[in-house]
Amino acid sequence: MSSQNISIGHPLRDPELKIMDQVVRDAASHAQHFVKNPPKPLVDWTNGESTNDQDLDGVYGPHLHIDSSKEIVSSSEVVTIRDHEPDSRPRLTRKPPIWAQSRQEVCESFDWFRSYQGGVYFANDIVKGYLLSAFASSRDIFHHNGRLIISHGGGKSESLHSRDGHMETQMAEDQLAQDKSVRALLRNHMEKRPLVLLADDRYKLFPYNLAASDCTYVVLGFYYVTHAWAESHSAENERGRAVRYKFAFQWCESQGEPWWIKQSNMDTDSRDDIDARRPLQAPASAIHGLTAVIPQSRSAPVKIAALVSADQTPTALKEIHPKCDHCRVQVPRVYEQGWMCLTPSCPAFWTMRRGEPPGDVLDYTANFIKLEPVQSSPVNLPELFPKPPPTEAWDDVTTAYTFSKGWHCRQCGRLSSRYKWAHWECANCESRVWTKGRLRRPNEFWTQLDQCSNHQLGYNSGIFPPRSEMYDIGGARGEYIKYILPFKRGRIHLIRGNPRTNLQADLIFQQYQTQAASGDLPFRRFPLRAHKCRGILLTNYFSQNSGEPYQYVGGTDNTIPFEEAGSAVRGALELIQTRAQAALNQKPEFNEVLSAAYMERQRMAFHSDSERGLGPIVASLSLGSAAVMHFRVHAHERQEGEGTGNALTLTLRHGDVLVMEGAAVQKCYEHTVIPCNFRVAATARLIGKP
Ligand SMILES: O=C(O)CCC(=O)C(=O)O
Repeated sequence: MSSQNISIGHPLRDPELKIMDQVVRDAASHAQHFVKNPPKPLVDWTNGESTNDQDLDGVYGPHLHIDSSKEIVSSSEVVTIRDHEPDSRPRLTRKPPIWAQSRQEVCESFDWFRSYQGGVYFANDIVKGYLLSAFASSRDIFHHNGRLIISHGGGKSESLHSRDGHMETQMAEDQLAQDKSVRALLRNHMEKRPLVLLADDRYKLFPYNLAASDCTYVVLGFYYVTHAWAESHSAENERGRAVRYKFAFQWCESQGEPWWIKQSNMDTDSRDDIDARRPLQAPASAIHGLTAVIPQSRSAPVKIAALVSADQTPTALKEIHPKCDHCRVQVPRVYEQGWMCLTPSCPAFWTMRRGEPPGDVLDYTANFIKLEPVQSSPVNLPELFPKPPPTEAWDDVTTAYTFSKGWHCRQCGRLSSRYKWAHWECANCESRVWTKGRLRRPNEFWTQLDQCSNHQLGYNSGIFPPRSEMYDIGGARGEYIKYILPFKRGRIHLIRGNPRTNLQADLIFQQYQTQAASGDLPFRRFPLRAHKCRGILLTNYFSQNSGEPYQYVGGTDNTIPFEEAGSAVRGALELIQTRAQAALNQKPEFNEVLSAAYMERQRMAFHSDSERGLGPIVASLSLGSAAVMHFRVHAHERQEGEGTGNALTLTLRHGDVLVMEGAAVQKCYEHTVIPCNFRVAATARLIGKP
């Protein structure tokens, strides 16, 4: 297509002068236009569609995945104190039934634990999973070969944080029975609900060296909370003490023998190597969700002032346990050194009968750490093992949320994220599961168009309300909107597609789907450079880079030349170039295309395209589902009086081309894209050759 038959708005003679002219001249008509056509509210479709992944936003966070020219350190990255002593524990000789190398793999594949940062995963006030990790306190135990585990949980411990480049200690605070995770653990205890214990390689009480076995996380199995009580611990805070809750977890016997005990029985086997292909067999009950038997508490649940009244303590137990003279609450004797009141609100808390505090060295009574006898009537134990991933869907749509989740490899026990578009693949043994879906047509997403307007300008954004003009490309007419950013920060152009101009976009959308499904276009999720999560954290979308290497997605290793990229990428580049030329009135040069594919609920977090050597024009084509794109000013670029929220929110629809013009757009703003559903985007840039 030649440049003669392209025109958008008025050609610019001197771009900067022209902008100012136009702003003044058109102010009145802009205002009139918006009074007549008030924008409909923009909908962020992902609102209320929580993935139920606890604290995921904090993990991806802002500023975390762009600008490879600088070393990025999150301002609030939590750094865990590491124990550097040599680890003499043996390696595992078999892989555990369920294990992973990153927190993301666990959270995306194992429904019993989806907390990216905390150690307790709960939903509706019930704990589903509990992670045993570093900071074991002196009285935490792994007893009876791990059939009884005592751990202090629920957060608020002392921790080291990196803030603005400096390490600082966050003081330990008192835990309260009402704290969310403590409250949920207490509820599991009182309702006798099983939960799943996991351990990571920092949990020093586990008998095997997990790090040396390449397992960062292992799933132990189902446990009941058989005791819960509060203690006073010495702590690095002003009082020198903090209230901490402790929980005793007992193995659910119907799961059979714990896998690490089986492992130790096999340790006579002198093989040195870990057999990656043969995980230990999980007990049948754990796999099939058969029946379990609940341990009967010989000891009464400790009264937690706000949650349990003394009257709830079974009568038989009142005789067994002593009562506190002050609060009249019955509690078992936990430590050999003497009976203590364990009610934090009582003046006698953590004192012995004569009112004296116990020392720091305490030993559990043999009676307290005996395994509880199990109840005779069995109850159903839920399914522990993740279901195999779905290979088909009733509507043949294989980009729904469930297809983006991770999976559990039955061959080697590894949990893996879905990191390849074309299929699930085990990150350890490379086993694969294929899925077959149908191509999606652009008109399936048309109904989304009613939900939103073109744009929304943020409070005090300084962006002047734009005027919508018509473009004419090769006889096809469409709408074109130009946003002039304040303080000479550049311009953003939205060139809207429509059914009359979208034939090429429709074809490219189809080609992308075919080539991604066959693996010809190797879409995958790449590791982020900086984040707050243990292990690798993959992007929350799939991508593929063509042309020049783009460091942001792995550089040379993950880039294919345009000649090998296939018709979808080349077609997208051509369409972007034609439309962008119409907007800019000059032919932009591009030598790189990053194609991004989003399954349902995936998104691209806030970032700027500010990699070193990047040209000033970045342009993208949207295909498939609509998406919301937010721009906000970098905090360090914010001018006095300028708003702190989103400065500009756009709706990107199928066939739209968005052009960001000027290096200052990237320097001063960051952007995020939140698709409503399955979507593909191709973003073209000019990358300077070193
Ligand atoms: O339109 C999209 O999906 C996101 C494009 C983008 O922000 C990028 O590639 O940097």
